[in-house]
Amino acid sequence: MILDIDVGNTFLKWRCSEPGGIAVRGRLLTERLNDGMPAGWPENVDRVRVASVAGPVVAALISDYCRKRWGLEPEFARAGRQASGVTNSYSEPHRMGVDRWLAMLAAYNLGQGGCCVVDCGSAITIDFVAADGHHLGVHRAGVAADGEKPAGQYRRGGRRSPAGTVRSGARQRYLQCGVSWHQLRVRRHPAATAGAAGSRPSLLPVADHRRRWRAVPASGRSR
Ligand SMILES: Nc1ncnc2c1ncn2[C@@H]1O[C@H](COP(=O)(O)OP(=O)(O)OP(=O)(O)O)[C@@H](O)[C@H]1O
Ligand SMILES: CC(C)(CO)[C@@H](O)C(=O)NCCC(=O)O
Repeated sequence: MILDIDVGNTFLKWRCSEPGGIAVRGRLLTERLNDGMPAGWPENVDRVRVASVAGPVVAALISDYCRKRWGLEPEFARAGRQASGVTNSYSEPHRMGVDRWLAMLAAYNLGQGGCCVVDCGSAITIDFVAADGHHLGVHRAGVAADGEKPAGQYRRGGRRSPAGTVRSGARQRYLQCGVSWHQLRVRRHPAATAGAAGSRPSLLPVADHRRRWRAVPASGRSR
């Protein structure tokens, strides 16, 4: 049985899969990890794979638990310079949230080409990957987490984290509201600035592009 864990800023999501498919799944608030790991994790786990943006304290909690309960080391995914056809645009690739990175790898390969990954969690991020696999940039929209703050206002700090976790400056910036489509930051790739001088990058979501886009939901079914 493989246990997959996705630790976000708000929720930890998990699933256990075996050759026949997903056997069991669940989620709990990340801040509740201080009280213990999810009750539903089974005995017969052979492998644990983790994608976490929750920082080193949460990583240590998960590692300790896996060693004690199953005598195994969990495998933590990391963002890299290049994988599965996608090239990271960050000069320090490991600084990209691994949730964004894995979502881009999945979307690029599921959609077989250029894609735009919209992730609406605690933060809202929209990543663009060109047809040749280069990550072109991210649109960072803010949080309307729990409906507390309308878009356009700033949210600084506020959300509780498991004791001792450190929120990176980058994540704090994501957790601020007020970025519009026209502030899309397209990074470091010639394709992003191609076109007539002064014109907007060709990936901006103008109507022409919208008509050609196809949605590939996170469940993997395309429509
Ligand atoms: N179906 C839904 N409809 C509306 N809001 C939702 C829904 N599901 C989750 N949310 C909200 O999204 C946020 C958390 O979602 P999610 O678990 O995807 O984020 P996360 O992975 O913890 O965060 P991040 O990936 O940004 O670190 C919470 O504010 C929650 O209230
Ligand atoms: C942007 C979030 C919070 C989205 O979950 C996460 O991917 C994260 O903490 N990223 C680190 C900073 C970055 O991706 O640039």
